[in-house]
Amino acid sequence: MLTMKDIVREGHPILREKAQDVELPPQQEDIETAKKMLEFLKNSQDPEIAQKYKLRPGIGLACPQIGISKRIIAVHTTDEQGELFSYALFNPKIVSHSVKVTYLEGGEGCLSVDRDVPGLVPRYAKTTVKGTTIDGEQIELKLKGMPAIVFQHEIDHLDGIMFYDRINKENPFSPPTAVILNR
Ligand SMILES: Cc1nc(NNC(=O)[C@H](CC2CCCC2)CN(O)CO)c(F)c(N2CCN3CCOC[C@@H]3C2)n1
Ligand code: NI
Repeated sequence: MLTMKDIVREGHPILREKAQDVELPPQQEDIETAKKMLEFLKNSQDPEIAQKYKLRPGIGLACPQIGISKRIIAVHTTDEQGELFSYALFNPKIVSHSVKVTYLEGGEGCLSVDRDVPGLVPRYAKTTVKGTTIDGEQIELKLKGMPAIVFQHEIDHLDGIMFYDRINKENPFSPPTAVILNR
């Protein structure tokens, strides 16, 4: 099982690399990796297991964070309606998104960042994500709320982007609004 010792911390160059697409249909090795990532998230949300193995709680994980530069993410979270979103996706891609932006009021954190970085992280309020599941099936997810935010945080990791790259440097707490570009 994955534990915190497997999580790469900021400063490691892999977190700033653009991860490689996974060959489809997914090979056994990549399927195993995806399953272990999802298992880590579930374990990290189980009070006993998290305490026993000193796991920081997580609702998302990106493959570069375990030292493998491949386009694999895992998400295990619930949305405002309490609906469970539990996915491991290969080659996830945001294919469309709202103009409207949103953000977590408490800002964001990262399992690869052992410090608090205050500030609001702008995220699209709604996104459509395409990807391939462990079963090799291409799916399209229409996301909003927390699931939309988590998928954006994870897909950023695949492109070497950390959450704090998106915080307004001048005023970290100015509520992000969509900039409507002038014609
Ligand atoms: C918001 C939150 N972030 C947690 N951690 N950070 C992460 O997941 C990082 C990814 C998230 C940071 C902001 C958006 C994505 C990991 N990232 O670095 C991967 O790239 C949580 F753990 C958490 N929850 C709420 C739900 N709770 C259910 C019961 O179990 C505990 C769990 C705690 N909410
Ligand atoms: Ni992260």
